[in-house]
Amino acid sequence: MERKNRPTSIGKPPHLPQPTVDLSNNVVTATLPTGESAQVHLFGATVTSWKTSDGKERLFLSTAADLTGKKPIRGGVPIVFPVFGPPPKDHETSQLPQHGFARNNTWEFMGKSSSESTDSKSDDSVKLDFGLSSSMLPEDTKNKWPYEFGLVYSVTLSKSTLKVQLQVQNKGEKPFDFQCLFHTYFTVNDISQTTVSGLEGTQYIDKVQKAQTFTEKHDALPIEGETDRVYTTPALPPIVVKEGGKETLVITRDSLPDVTVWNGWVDKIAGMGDFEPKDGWKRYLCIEPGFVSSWTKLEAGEAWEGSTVAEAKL
Ligand SMILES: O=P(O)(O)OC[C@H]1O[C@H](O)[C@H](O)[C@@H](O)[C@@H]1O
Repeated sequence: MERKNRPTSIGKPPHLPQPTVDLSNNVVTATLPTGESAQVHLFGATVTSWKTSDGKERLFLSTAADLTGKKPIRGGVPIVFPVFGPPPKDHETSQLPQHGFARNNTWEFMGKSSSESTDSKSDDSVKLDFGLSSSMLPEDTKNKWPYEFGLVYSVTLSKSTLKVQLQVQNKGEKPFDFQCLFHTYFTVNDISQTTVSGLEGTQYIDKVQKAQTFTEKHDALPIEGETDRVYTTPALPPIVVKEGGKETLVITRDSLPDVTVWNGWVDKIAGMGDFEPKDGWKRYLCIEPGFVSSWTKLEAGEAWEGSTVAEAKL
């Protein structure tokens, strides 16, 4: 895959504070001069930490998450590709594991770039690029999904926002179908005080209720039990998370019409070996922008791009 190592400070006076980016032990850590930081494990290109300038951790990471590369990381932002959930039986992805292979293979770090706003005295964002292509997969996985692809995943840390973007390239000679999703675990202080707005009037499949389809009636949806819903929102409304009625997060999207809202609640989390602490269900909510309600077909040589931005309200 083509490398994109770009210089970070062309034409800038050397005294301006710069973002720092460090790669050690297969983890990339980026820190802005204003204190925001993000961490990305090369395994799965999983963002495992996003801290705002107030020091607050915005992503939930299980304390029992396996960080050794043996299984997908429980928490942060695992990437779902090329299939969401258990693969359908009669589909080209049927031999793949749940949520595909992007979250359980090691990506390469392709480099960083940064940008400065016109009135800023420092670089105020940094973009990290990661790549995964068919040639980097184990033979076994290649055989299960024999397509030539390239993924470029960009994580941009700015003041109060984290943007993630996935570009999918078909590098082969035959078309393929894919689904993708950013399986984002956000931290909340108290799930019983948390609501999700922006979904009113949209249709969802409720996986807790035998995959029946409903229309969302809540202006502000409370999370009051096991919740596992895939909303389809072609108009891409912003999704707003509130705690105690106060906005804490605003999530916007580009080319990602679906949003999964997931909290496993007491019993489901009790049964997950890599989810700790066991009362952690009170302090996380997955809001997962993606394109999973249908398949996206990529012809040979074509590329597709989707992104989402989470803005933390300080
Ligand atoms: O345990 P995992 O494979 O990471 O999946 C965790 C969860 O992911 C999504 O949110 C699905 O909608 C859920 O049904 C699933 O339980």
